[in-house]
Amino acid sequence: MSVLWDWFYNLLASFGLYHKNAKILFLGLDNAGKTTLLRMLKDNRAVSAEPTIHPNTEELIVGQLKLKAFDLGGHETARRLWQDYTTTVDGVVFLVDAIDRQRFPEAKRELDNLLSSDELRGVPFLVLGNKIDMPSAASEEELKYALGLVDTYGKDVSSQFHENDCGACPIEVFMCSVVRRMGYKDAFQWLSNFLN
Ligand SMILES: Nc1nc2c(ncn2[C@@H]2O[C@H](COP(=O)(O)OP(=O)(O)OP(=O)(O)O)[C@@H](O)[C@H]2O)c(=O)[nH]1
Ligand SMILES: [Mg+2]
Repeated sequence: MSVLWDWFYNLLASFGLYHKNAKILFLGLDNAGKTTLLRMLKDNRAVSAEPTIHPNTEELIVGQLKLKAFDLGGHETARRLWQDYTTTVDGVVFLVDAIDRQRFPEAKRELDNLLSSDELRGVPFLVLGNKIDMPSAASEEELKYALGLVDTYGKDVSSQFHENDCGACPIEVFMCSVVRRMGYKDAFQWLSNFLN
């Protein structure tokens, strides 16, 4: 039965007739580009955003995903709110400013906190290294290393061989430029494989 349902569901999805519903948190340090990404996904344009103080919630459609996206502020005081949103979350999009090398350790610390939280156990994490339009941006390899994410799930979800069989949470790093509309589509495609 479930095989038949999967087949039917994939068929509908392939025609864009079915959307997966998912509650997704947009997290990451301040200035990483979370609100810019949300606005881009929502209105397809880059608007300059003020630092987020109050959480924004938006309903978005990204490919086959219907997302309820929660964009939370990333500055230190706003981070205290993150834990109020982590229950019943289907996925986390964690943005990192790939130009700001000095803050990679801080980003790693926050990411590690999230990864070790009980509430987010098993939840897929999409890590986006943003701002690769800037020549000084870190490479994917450098960012993975700095974040301690050398063994990630693997981008090819259909592959039987995943670099990391952590079981607990699929996590992968994709590099992107929100303002240039580069990189994040494949990334959301990857994430959608882990959402029901
Ligand atoms: N070069 C470049 N700048 C970007 C990109 N995406 C966002 N920015 C800039 O990064 C700055 C911060 O973007 P926001 O979207 O406000 O960052 P945020 O993560 O929402 O920050 P908080 O709300 O403070 O947590 C803004 O000046 C954006 O224009 C990108 O792809 N490339
Ligand atoms: Mg913001």
